[in-house]
Amino acid sequence: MTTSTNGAFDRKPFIAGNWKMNMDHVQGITLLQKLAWTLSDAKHDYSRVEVAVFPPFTDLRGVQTLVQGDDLDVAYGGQDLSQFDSGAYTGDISGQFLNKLGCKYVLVGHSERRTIHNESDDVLNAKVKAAFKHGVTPVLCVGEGLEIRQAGTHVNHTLEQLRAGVAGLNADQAAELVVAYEPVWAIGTGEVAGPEDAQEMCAAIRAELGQLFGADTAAKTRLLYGGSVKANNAAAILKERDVDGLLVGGASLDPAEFANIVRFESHLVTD
Ligand SMILES: O=C[C@H](O)COP(=O)(O)O
Repeated sequence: MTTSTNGAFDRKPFIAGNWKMNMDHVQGITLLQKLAWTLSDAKHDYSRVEVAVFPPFTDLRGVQTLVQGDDLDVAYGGQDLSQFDSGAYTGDISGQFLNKLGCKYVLVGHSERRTIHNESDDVLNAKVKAAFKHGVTPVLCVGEGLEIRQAGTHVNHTLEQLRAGVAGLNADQAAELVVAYEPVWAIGTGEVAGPEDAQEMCAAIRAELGQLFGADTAAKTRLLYGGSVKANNAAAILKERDVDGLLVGGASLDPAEFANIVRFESHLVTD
């Protein structure tokens, strides 16, 4: 059964763990095994809540082997991809390679790529298109820094990133796309945006997608929140109408904590 946290749309909740530059390929296998065991012990129903992990590139082959060998219902993806298909691009990874490794998703435009690697909106738009070209679903990350939040222009800023990232997509691609709203000031800081902040931005993103691609399409696009998510705040954020999932950083490195986030439904308090 496909479920939604809000019951209004047919969007399956999606909990994703971004390991960032943590976990070598041996540690990564152990982490994924522990996560799978914990979720299995808890009788997690993957048909109700989708689970994905984003390990470093060097872990992906091992993750693929484990997922296939143990028939795990966990999706996985790359943390970045090249805008190019192949060629003299030292250090880059093609979407084609990710597809070949069974990656279902790829992160595009994480704030750490935007700020540390200076990736521009044009490059990120090319990466979104490259992901679709190679059959990998992009998770486009958008969000504002602290100064922009304090200036009160966070919605405009984030929607500009969104518009640039989705330029040239068709409606089918926009429906398949996942967008992650990650306020930079809340990443790895312990500062979590309130559920109302997450809802404000996700509603604005959905409205903008509706303007660009039509309301029916926008109703299908899954929108995630990311930034200092833990098991004790996940359920409250996911109760919001336009928030369909979470992109979890630090807490995804602890299998018990991440499993608890995945099982957010068991923490939901009915009004
Ligand atoms: O990709 C994940 C986000 O950057 C959030 O990271 P965090 O949960 O460690 O704050």
